[in-house]
Amino acid sequence: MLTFNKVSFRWPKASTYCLNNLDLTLNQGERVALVGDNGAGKSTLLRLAAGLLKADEGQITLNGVDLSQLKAQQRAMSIGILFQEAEKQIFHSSIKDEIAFGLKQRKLTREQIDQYTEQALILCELTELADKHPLDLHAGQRRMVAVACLAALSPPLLLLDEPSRDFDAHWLRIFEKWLAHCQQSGTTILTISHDLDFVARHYSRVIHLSGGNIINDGPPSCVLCTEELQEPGELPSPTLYALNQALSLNYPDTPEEWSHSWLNRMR
Ligand SMILES: Nc1ncnc2c1ncn2[C@@H]1O[C@H](COP(=O)(O)OP(=O)(O)OP(=O)(O)O)[C@@H](O)[C@H]1O
Repeated sequence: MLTFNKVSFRWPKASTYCLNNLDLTLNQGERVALVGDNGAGKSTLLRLAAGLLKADEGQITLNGVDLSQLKAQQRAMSIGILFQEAEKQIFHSSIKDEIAFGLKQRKLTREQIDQYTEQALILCELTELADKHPLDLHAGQRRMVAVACLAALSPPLLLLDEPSRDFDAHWLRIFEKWLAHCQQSGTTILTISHDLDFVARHYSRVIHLSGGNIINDGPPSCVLCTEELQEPGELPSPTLYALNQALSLNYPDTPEEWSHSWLNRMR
């Protein structure tokens, strides 16, 4: 679905490339997490994938079409983005209007706009807040408004930058419910995250970016407990894998597999 073919990118005035000759393919319906140290180039990669930046070298394609050839409106039909500072992508004075805005750009009927807005409000558990001004909400709720805008549009490709940031346990549960809904409907998801427990819970493939290069790409059980990610200053091991290491268990990916392994060992 999304392909980076030998992509390099250098920020203006920077002496070195931020991304180097990068090859990457995301297949339809894949859930991919992008991890790595601060400054590794994750957000830059996401912006390139969104078509907000242009590669200096190489080519990025979306369903076989060169991304740079697509107009902004065509990209918006296919790609939904959640920025790290999601509140900066909110412009309207009520949550309802904010959600309806993207739908209006698609020239849907009034009934369709109302229907999809209501469905997104329900899915994101924002119905009671629908008439509130987004600035009257706390950070987690505001982030959920940005999520609801994506939920209403249901784009086939989601690019999420640190999505679990700002959520307390209540809103994280709602967000994860939406994410599971997207996974079930075959949405392709590329997510940047420093929260490795969140990554271990939801992603089937993890890419470790370091200094603008992919240094690891595979299932979470192979990538999340590598030495490179465990170096001081890097991201801490997710709880499940840390527990595996401490107890010398193999590396099951889910709590269910973990308890099965643990029970087997106790026998
Ligand atoms: N707008 C910009 N102008 C110039 N340089 C930038 C810009 N944005 C990022 N950079 C540089 O590009 C490099 C990669 O930054 P990027 O934000 O992509 O990393 P990241 O892996 O997303 O980091 P973080 O986890 O801290 O968000 C860094 O050296 C950063 O200073």
